Amino acid sequence: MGALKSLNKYFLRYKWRLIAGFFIVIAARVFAVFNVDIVGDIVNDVETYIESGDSNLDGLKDSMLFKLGLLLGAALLSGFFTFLMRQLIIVVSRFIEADLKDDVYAQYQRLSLGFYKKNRTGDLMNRISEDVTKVRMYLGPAIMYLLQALVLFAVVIPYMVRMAPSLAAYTLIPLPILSIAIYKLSRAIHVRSTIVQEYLSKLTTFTQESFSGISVIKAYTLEPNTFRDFATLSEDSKQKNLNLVKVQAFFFPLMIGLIGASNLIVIFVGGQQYIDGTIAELGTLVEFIMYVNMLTWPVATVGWVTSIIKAAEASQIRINEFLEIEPDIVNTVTEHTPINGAIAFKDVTFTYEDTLITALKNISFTVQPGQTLAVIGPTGSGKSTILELIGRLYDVTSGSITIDGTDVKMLNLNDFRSEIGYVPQDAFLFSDTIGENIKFGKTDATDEEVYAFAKAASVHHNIIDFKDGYDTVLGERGITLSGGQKQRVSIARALIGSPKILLLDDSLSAVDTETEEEILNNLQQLTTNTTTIIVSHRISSAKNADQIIILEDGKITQQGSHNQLITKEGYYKELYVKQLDEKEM
Ligand SMILES: Nc1ncnc2c1ncn2[C@@H]1O[C@H](COP(=O)(O)OP(=O)(O)OP(=O)(O)O)[C@@H](O)[C@H]1O
Repeated sequence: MGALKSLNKYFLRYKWRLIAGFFIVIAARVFAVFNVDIVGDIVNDVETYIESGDSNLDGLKDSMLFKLGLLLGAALLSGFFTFLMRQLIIVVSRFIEADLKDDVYAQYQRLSLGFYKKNRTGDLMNRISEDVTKVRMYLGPAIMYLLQALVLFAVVIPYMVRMAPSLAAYTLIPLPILSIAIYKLSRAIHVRSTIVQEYLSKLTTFTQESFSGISVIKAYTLEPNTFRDFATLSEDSKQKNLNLVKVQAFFFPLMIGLIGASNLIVIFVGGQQYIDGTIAELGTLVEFIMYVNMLTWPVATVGWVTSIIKAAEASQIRINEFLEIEPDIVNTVTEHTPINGAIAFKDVTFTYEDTLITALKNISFTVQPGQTLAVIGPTGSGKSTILELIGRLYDVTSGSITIDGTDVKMLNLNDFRSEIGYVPQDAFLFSDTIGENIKFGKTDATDEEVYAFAKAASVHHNIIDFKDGYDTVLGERGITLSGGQKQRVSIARALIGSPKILLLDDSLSAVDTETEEEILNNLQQLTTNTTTIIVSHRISSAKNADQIIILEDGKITQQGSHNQLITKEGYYKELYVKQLDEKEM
């Protein structure tokens, strides 16, 4: 139960509703028990009337009518309080579920990029859906049923013992057996339903992936293979479901069997005791049968609830472990730290923790504020890593990165990131309108600003050609932009915030050379006060940069301006000659 203690703070948040819920549970159960008492009374009245041999029915009729009225009143009140009880306790569990989801999501936002590289999307999704749902079952139904059961035991059992002690003992004997059996069955159901859930996730992931990769599947006529794989997975899933259904099928027969056994005991033992006079009134037998039926479900819930609590505890342990993870990158500086944009790498080495690939080896370079640096190099040489380190998506393994002479770790992270315009290689656009996607770079931007920066990124003319212009929705239900259009919308998003540092990761690779030139010219005008780093495979993107570095296998092998580098033997000159030849062809 240790892990579940961390939920206490949420309980405290809604304590008044829970306290009210507690009293209402008592009221609902008391009225339910009152009903049984009245039924017992009615039977006793009839018995007394028959035994008295009185031929006048009027007195009996009046008293029965009155008691039936009471019965109706108590049933209505019990129903009303049961409704209120669910409204309070189940609603609180929904509130806490939402709070917990918010906390889990907030932690996702806090964690650094490295965390996401180490964990699979499915597992990340599970924590916010599956695990939280299991905890909610404890917060709502488990607590409500347990409370209901405890109140009922506290009211009914002493009453039964007082009425007929030995009959009470006989009747109550099967109930703990029922509770233990239901607990064991619930555990078995839980284990099997977890497996079913895993298969459901596999099926969902499989289907999702086939939807995303539908063009590849069709182009390579992979439909039969995909279908075969799906059918195998579906068959396995069906088998697991059948295993689950088998144990689930025991649940109600077990309950009905044990209720039947208790009823038989009441009738058999109670009948004998009535005959030999140990029990004076027939009403007692009727009340006992009603109590046994009333107690069966709460007794079963004790077993069921115990298994829910166990499952919730396992989920809460996972949630707690996750909430306690500290992000690798933390902001330790609270005061504002405006920057000018001078970047210096000093002996920077960086190893990715998950793959242990050393992407950068003793890198040193400096860029003055407002200057442009181009980074050129073969694929996998570490170019993107440089940009990720500048944006502090990771921290260096050794060496240092300074901005205006201050170590990046000493800058206010939020301030610093707000000064950066970053266009990653796989520029991601959200399922929103094009206009809103550009505004992500500056949430209070005016429409005029959006148009101006879309023009600077040479994408305005494409956008206005769409039927809905800037209101065109992107993503699953919307339009799909071409690779080049996506890149340019992302550039507009980076530029609109007027960043001090602009990082372009191969961001012009999907546009033709004329558009590339147009954008680079616009950038030159717009970024006189912005330090720009352009990662590229194209000489055309690098040639006008103030400084170019060549990166090979994580090391700087050449450094200089375009004019200097084309005269030196090496990667840059080779690339220049190759791309010149391609252009002439
Ligand atoms: N998130 C990551 N986790 C682990 N290893 C990574 C990660 N990102 C990159 N790497 C590895 O680090 C090395 C450098 O990668 P990087 O993306 O910086 O190269 P790049 O020069 O930008 O390549 P490209 O031109 O293909 O984009 C590669 O060997 C790559 O496999």
